[in-house]
Amino acid sequence: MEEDDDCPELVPILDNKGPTSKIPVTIITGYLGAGKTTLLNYILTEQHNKRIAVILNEFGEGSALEKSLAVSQAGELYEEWLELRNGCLCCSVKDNGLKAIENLMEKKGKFDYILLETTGLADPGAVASMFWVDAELGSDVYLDGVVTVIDAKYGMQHLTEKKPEGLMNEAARQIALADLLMINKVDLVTVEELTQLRETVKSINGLVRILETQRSKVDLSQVLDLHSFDITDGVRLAEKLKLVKSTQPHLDKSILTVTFEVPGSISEDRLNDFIQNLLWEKTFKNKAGLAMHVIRLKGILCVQGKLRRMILQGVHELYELDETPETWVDGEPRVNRLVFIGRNLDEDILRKEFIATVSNGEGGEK
Ligand SMILES: Nc1nc2c(ncn2[C@@H]2O[C@H](COP(=O)(O)OP(=O)(O)OP(=O)(O)O)[C@@H](O)[C@H]2O)c(=O)[nH]1
Ligand SMILES: [Zn+2]
Repeated sequence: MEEDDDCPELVPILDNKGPTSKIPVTIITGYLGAGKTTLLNYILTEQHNKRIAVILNEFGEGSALEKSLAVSQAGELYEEWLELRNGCLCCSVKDNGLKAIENLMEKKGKFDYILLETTGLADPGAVASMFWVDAELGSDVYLDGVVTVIDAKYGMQHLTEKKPEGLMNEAARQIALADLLMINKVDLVTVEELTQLRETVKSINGLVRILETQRSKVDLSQVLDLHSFDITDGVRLAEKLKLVKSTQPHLDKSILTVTFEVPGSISEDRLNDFIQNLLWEKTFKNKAGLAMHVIRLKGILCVQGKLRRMILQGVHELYELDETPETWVDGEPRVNRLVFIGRNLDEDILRKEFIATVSNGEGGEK
């Protein structure tokens, strides 16, 4: 530095706040009757500092194609009707939902937060992907996190429901995608039942934070502003990923979590090859010969030629690889840590495939 005075060093603010900042969207999902609407109502009545818009995707079969968009501010509710052409949120919210949000913002001023409740049978991954892509395209909103509400009493039953060959259990998929999981209606179960459900849920998603609730009552700071898809906070994610362990299946053909750490720095091109083979081509198979299917993916990586840690985020077939603000410190061991949640995953095979792909050619294993 040339100047040597008392001026404090300027630190760039990556998470820009202020009037132009983007609005977080939290997706609230969970099986039929788990307590999603109860959670929304709780948030709307408890939260008085934020202007919250709520999008509901509840509809009776083949009935109303109009959805209400409710906005609360200090207990006051405003409503706007959304016209959903085919009742399918992921196909129509893009044109209509975001449009309605914009219309409402024009009329009522900006919101601070958007909550979106999906139907009990929806794949939150499709909705999450949409908001994630949209943020990339310069939309006013960004995806903050997926909150899954699970029924303490019937959750286990939903998880063990047999699905026709090839179809994924929706309840399990909703858990796999969750950044925060609320086991609700704890008043209806015994301690043993609760423990069993908690263990099953953890066996699916080894990354998720679990809260136990009654009437969806929860400390809002634990639900909102999770920043689960942000690419800036590498330190927090690295610490979190270190604590994750691979899980064992509890249920037949279940979704589970696999994690591993591989030392060394890797080539970015080969890393992309690995991710694309896994997410797009689905070339990796487990011992039974079934293709691995990843639902959620996170990683902190050491990439050749990059001074900073790289962060990897993925949902279904979408992924994003980006630099964090944190540089690798001298003498610190260079490691790549990855966490995968999905179906037919095998830790040994996936690790071997990773090493084989990223170290194929020069460099690589020590
Ligand atoms: N006993 C008990 N009942 C609850 C609890 N939380 C919610 N309920 C009830 O469970 C029912 C379903 O709750 P909702 O909030 O409508 O569930 P939902 O997930 O929005 O349901 P769908 O939108 O139909 O999928 C309601 O009758 C709630 O009053 C709880 O903690 N304990
Ligand atoms: Zn759709």
